[in-house]
Amino acid sequence: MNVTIIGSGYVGLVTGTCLADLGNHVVCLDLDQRKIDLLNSGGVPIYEPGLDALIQSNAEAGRLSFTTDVAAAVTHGEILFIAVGTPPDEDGSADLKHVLAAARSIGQHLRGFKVVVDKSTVPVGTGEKVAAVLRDALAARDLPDAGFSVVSNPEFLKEGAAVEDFMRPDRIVLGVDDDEAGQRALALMRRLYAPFNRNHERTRVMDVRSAEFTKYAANAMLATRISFMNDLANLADRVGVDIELVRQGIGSDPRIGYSFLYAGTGYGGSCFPKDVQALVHTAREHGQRLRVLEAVEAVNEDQKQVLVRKVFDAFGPDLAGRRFALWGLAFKPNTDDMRAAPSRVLVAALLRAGAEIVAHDPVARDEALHALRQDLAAEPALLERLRFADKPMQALEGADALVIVTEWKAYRSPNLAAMKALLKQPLVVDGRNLYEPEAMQRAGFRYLAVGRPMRG
Ligand SMILES: NC(=O)c1ccc[n+]([C@@H]2O[C@H](COP(=O)([O-])OP(=O)(O)OC[C@H]3O[C@@H](n4cnc5c(N)ncnc54)[C@H](O)[C@@H]3O)[C@@H](O)[C@H]2O)c1
Ligand SMILES: O=c1ccn([C@@H]2O[C@H](COP(=O)(O)OP(=O)(O)O[C@H]3O[C@H](CO)[C@@H](O)[C@H](O)[C@H]3O)[C@@H](O)[C@H]2O)c(=O)[nH]1
Repeated sequence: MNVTIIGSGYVGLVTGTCLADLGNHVVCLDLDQRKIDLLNSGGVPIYEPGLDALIQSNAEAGRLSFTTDVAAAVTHGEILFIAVGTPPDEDGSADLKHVLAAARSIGQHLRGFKVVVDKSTVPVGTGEKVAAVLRDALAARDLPDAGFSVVSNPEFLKEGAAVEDFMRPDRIVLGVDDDEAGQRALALMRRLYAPFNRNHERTRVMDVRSAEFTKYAANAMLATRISFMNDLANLADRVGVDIELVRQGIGSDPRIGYSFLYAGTGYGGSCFPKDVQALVHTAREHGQRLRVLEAVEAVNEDQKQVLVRKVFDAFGPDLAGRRFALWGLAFKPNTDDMRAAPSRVLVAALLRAGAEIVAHDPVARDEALHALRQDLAAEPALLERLRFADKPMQALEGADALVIVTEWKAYRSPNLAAMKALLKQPLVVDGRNLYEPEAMQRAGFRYLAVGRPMRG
């Protein structure tokens, strides 16, 4: 099938590339000329495992191309995916300006029947707004009868495992209108997704509004699990309980399950924080409060300070003359994404308290510097006390403590003796609970994890 992707970021690029790999002819459109030039010259603008090779092979096979030419892109696809960003507005609501601009672009060039798919995460009612924009644009071109149907097909991929998630979806949610155009769109979407899903066993067909809501409900549920565990972990620290044993203890109940119950430095990334806020905002717009989710968000904001608190407990609030090694900057492993990364909060707090930082991240260094320059735009001199190490162990040399923010695999089995020799004092503040407290104690470390107090 001919498919067009509007917006070639994390979701658009992965969606387009995977659909091309299944034999479709895919054109990826973006407004960002530099991004498209990079893609056309064989580069990949994001770090996502497995994506480079898949882009290269599909581009070489002639099934995947990149353009800034809106007219050509809209003409190409029988299915047009809108996969542009929906960042939070100042009041927490999802800003739909990119989605509606994409809809206008489609409306300016649309001919014949097209399926317009909202792949972006968008609040309830957006499908109707997109349809209205399309109708207006077509009326302005004197083509009021040109056909289209707007489908909601939210994306559930996780960064760092995006290709795998897209290729093996737990479910494919299709929100369609209950009219002839909607049913025609559904048939095309089913054909597109048939390779994942021969008997439609993974497809959940529903109305557009319910599909839009399902995406927020999924992220809200996962964020709730994380805040719940972070809250308990902080109590576990006080009452001498190991939250990891508790996680295993409760996870064995299939009604609870093991995943997304890891305590840490709070959830970050481009989705959970903004999607929880957006759902809370939707509720307020409708005269309701989502009190559980408001608490989820408040707990998360607080949890981003957990490492700062532990460092201050150990050294006091004046960190002048102290140096900290920091492992991991990206909001999670296997990505270079720094959006809402908890490391941003920690770095700013430590620098403001006078500390020096030597940071390591396998891939996010440039993105991190870019994000921190934005965060600290009013106090740029602070960044003079931030350096980067090429290797994790290099960061430790002469540091007063190691602080771990992101659980990259490379940090999981360090040489503890070498670590101890490099650090000025054997203190590890671990925001990801990577090590066994007893093993760290035996190796002579003071180990401050999240909800895993040292005994004795
Ligand atoms: N990142 C994720 O893991 C993830 C997963 C599921 C859903 N989502 C949702 O998918 C959407 C996209 O997220 P993302 O992380 O891929 O965003 P992103 O910022 O990485 O990419 C968006 C791209 O759209 C382009 N763009 C903006 N306006 C455009 C227009 N009018 N025409 C063409 N291109 C345009 C931008 O230049 C950018 O390259 C969001 O709604 C997000 O909530 C993201
Ligand atoms: O037990 C856990 C699991 C995750 N996290 C944190 O939660 C955040 C989000 O992690 P993850 O969900 O793995 O990454 P995302 O790429 O943000 O993916 C989420 O957001 C996407 C965008 O909507 C959805 O498509 C995915 O299904 C959803 O998992 C990260 O900061 C993680 O460190 C924890 O603290 N504890």
